[in-house]
Amino acid sequence: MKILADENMPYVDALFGDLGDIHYVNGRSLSADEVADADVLLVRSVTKVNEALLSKNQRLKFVGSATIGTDHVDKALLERRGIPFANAPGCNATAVGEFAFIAMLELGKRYGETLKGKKVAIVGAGNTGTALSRCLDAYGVDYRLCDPLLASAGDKRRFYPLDELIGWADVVSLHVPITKDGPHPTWYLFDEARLNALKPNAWLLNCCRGEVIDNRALIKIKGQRADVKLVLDVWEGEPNPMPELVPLVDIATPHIAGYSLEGKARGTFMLYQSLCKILGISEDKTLNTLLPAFRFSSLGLELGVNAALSEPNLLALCRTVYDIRDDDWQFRRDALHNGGFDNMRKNHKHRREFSALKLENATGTEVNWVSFLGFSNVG
Ligand SMILES: NC(=O)C1=CN([C@@H]2O[C@H](COP(=O)(O)OP(=O)(O)OC[C@H]3O[C@@H](n4cnc5c(N)ncnc54)[C@H](O)[C@@H]3O)[C@@H](O)[C@H]2O)C=CC1
Ligand SMILES: O=C(O)C(=O)[C@H](O)COP(=O)(O)O
Repeated sequence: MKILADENMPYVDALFGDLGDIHYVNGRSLSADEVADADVLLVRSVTKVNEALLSKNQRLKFVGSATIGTDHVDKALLERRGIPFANAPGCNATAVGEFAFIAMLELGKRYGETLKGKKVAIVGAGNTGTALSRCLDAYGVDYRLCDPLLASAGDKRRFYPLDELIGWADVVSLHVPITKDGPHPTWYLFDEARLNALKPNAWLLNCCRGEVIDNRALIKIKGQRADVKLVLDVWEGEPNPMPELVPLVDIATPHIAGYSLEGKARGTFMLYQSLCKILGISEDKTLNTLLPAFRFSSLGLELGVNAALSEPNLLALCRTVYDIRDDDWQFRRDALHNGGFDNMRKNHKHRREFSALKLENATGTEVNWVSFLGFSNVG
């Protein structure tokens, strides 16, 4: 069995090595000729799985995308051709939630403010939006959710209309799929009018898809409103963000909000599980054995159970797991030249999730909010 896998997908050898011959490919430039004799195709978000890509293949048994988003896959085509498809919903949700939370702490530090006390709007309350809400709950930050689709599907949480939230929130964080159809399309959801309606000094974060914000309108608005602060992990026209936008952004990263080692491993593992099911074989691998130890075995907190951690100290703690400033700095240096955006993604040194760091002195009979954030306790 010939398995084609994106070269940026970790743990493919470990999980799929017994199932066939693995060939690694560049996902962005993958051609119909390369795919022609593949039995299994494992992609990431940069590969457009469409009529053209599959035109020379008559033997595909499975297409898997180790991603949450599926906007790059023509699922109707796969269904018509009877090719099973799976993605990896939720695989990197924790990574995205922690990314947005850390970015908010960084903005607070940079502008001499605190996240604590701000009102946060989460637009899209699925896996990544909910992961962010867990961090905000743990730290005691007020937030409101907007998700008309979940609201009408009977989700019991309380939801608010988008335009009401824009007028309420100090911070707006975007967590929707990119859609052009349906009752609540998200393409340019943040157009010039909505960008203009942001409160004075608002923070706007986009960790979902670039085109959820009209990037030209954003450039225009930033020209008039220096008060608005931006965190962009995703960009209209990736891998070529508009160069004039980059200097207007406070934290700029190349679509790596979901790039924790845990998230990537989960994504590949979920595809392994799906393929086993399709082939009718039982799984003989586990996720836990894939992940290496974290660079610190544990960290001692000079705090009692439930003691408050100051926001600067919380940020320092988060930075031991992931220092977002490194990616921002490298993005400004490299991302706009010679394939720099994709190179950064390809060579991204895998960050870890909060759970990788064990904290001492965070245990006890009482609940400690730091462990609610996801950090592990030394037992
Ligand atoms: N930057 C990155 O590295 C990553 C980006 N993503 C992107 O983030 C998106 C969201 O991921 P998840 O939260 O896991 O997906 P999800 O499917 O679990 O949740 C998305 C939520 O958005 C809601 N939604 C759809 N249209 C909406 C609208 N107009 N207004 C408000 N809510 C709306 C849906 O009802 C759903 O609950 C993905 O589709 C993907 O495009 C996902 C993972 C990593
Ligand atoms: O899961 C998604 O959806 C994403 O946006 C991915 O995290 C993006 O990563 P790649 O699949 O492009 O490596």
